[in-house]
Amino acid sequence: MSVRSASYVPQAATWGLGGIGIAAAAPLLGMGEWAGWIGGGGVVVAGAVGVLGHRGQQRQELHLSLEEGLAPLIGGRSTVVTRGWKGWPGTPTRVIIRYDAVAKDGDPNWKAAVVDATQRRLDVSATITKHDRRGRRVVLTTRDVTKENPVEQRVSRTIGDLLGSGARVTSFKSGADGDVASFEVRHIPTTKVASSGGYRAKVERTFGHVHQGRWRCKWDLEHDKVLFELRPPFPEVVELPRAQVDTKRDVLASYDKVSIDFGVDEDGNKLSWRPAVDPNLMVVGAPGTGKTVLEHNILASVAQWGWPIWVVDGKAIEFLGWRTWPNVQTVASTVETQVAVISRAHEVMEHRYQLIVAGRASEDDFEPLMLFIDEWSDFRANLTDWYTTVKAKGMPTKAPVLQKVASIARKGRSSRVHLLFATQRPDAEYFGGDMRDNFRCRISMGRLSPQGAMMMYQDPNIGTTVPRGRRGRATTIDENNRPVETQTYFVPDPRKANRRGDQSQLDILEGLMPDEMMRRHGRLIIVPPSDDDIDKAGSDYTAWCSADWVPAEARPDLDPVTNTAVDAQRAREMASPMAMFGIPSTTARPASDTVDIDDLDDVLNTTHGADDGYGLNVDADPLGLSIGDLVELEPGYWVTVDEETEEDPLDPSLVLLCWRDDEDNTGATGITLGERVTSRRALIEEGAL
Ligand SMILES: Nc1ncnc2c1ncn2[C@@H]1O[C@H](COP(=O)(O)OP(=O)(O)OP(=O)(O)O)[C@@H](O)[C@H]1O
Repeated sequence: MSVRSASYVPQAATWGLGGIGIAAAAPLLGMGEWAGWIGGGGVVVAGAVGVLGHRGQQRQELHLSLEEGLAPLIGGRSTVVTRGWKGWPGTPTRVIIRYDAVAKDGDPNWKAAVVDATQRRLDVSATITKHDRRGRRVVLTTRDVTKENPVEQRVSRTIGDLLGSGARVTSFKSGADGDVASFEVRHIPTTKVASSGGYRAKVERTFGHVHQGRWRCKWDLEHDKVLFELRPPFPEVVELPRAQVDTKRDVLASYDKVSIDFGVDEDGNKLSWRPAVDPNLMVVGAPGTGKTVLEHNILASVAQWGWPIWVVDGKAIEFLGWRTWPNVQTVASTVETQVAVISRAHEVMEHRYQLIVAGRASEDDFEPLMLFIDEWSDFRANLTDWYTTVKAKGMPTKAPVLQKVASIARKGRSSRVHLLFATQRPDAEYFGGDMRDNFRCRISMGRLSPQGAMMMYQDPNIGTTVPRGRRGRATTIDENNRPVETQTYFVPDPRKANRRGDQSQLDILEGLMPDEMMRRHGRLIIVPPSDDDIDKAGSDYTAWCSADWVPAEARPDLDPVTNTAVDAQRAREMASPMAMFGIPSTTARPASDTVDIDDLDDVLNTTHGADDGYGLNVDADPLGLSIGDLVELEPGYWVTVDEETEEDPLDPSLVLLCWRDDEDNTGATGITLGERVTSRRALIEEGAL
């Protein structure tokens, strides 16, 4: 706009009065019939001149205000031109500035300040579209935000408060409900954002607090922008889908394609284990976090690919329901059979290795074998107890089968003997040396301790804030090597579903059965060695290692599956502590008072209070808190520290505490500097590095 003086009043008056005067004089000039038209025309023109003049004056004031606002930034010898005015009185759509040589246009904040001044003075959203430093010329394009819908205006205001008035909100997108679901913010204060993770978390959480919702930010610091989007809610339960098996292809032909989906991330993307790429899978999880369910879902998927499955059930009861599942050949629930299974798997591996070495076969000739070792620590403890009782003179101090597991983990890839290794806690024993590299695919169920996180992911923070109230929630490393939280798939346990007669769960299981043509491996029975065999072998241990395996049909007398019908009432009586002391139970409790034996696991697994892996309450300085510490935000309401605490970038009198609670709510709370909080720190675990 070129600046015009506000002379519209006399001009309008001249037109109006002139028109009326001429109209009055018209009859005298013999133009009486035109008097009305002349008078009316004069008034109309006067009105138009007045109204347009008034608008021009308002625009001029706005322009001058802009010049004033920009003056300290662009210097005295500068010009500001406003073009393309729209609206009433309107705003210019373009602002062209030729600035003085004294302007600090090299300062990284200069452009943001120019944008800021333009936005504030014109009440628009502005962005620099051209900047010619040599010609000292800046062109800004503006948008009238006062015409935007109220929600978008409110979003823009919050962003202004959080990221500075130079930040510009663009590209609003609505969700299915018509509400804002995402938007982009450009010209963010990158240096400030980059220097503080707490600041980033605070922006995300405060925005979520003000605008009600779980928002997440995708920062693009290279381009000074950030995308805000509504975080999709994590589903509480996701059923395991059927594996995408090409049943026309032979197991050997499909080997490279085998992909075992185990869960979804918050965007619903599947997370998978590819045995051909990462031969072994490590699962770590405290009781009740969903480790067993995850293993069941891996088992149900692997079975659909037609692979034979051998299970070492360290806890003896977790896989009982899968004994009759197609392709599950053996579920070993005693330490003797467990030793037999691991020894055989090791033998298969060694045999295949020898074939390769002798040039008689190659990796491509081997049918994959899936070995599950569940509850490693329980198995190892039972094994150690048993081994000391059966160890003969001259045998190694430690059961050699322990070494065999390490060897399978190391060499399984070429022999296609794949291992799923599950344990309650990461342990220095199998995370030391090269063992970690043998388990590149790792899943930690539930929350890890900082030491556990260090062992699993070489980072004390990854997986340490997983909400405790969400079962099946886990952390893993995705194919891009980034830590990602996942909700693992839910699979019912056939044993529990059968016992409860839960038809919907039985239907789910039915839907996961391998196709008829993929049911390729029958059940096997491990025949206990006779006294003779033991004598010949030199010890029980050695005899079990080389025990015979026969098809289940050959030895119905040894088949544990043939005699499993359980009378629920009888089972309850047998399980009562009184029965264990030999005292008959006299008082029958009403059924509603009783806890189903299978639910007992869940009850016992729910961790409460002091025995939950955290130390005692301590009075702490918020600045000394670490990620993963618990903090009592309100009496009885504990949250987990989710980012390093630091001075609040928006208010130096506060310490910024970003947190996550057990139900997966997140927030940011400012704690007055000097104030103390009640906190609990994760205990250091036995065996930690
Ligand atoms: N992916 C999941 N989705 C929904 N609920 C789950 C999921 N995984 C587990 N749960 C719930 O948590 C309970 C405990 O799971 P699970 O038995 O797998 O725990 P665990 O870690 O193996 O415990 P334990 O080591 O004592 O066996 C299940 O009975 C189920 O109710």
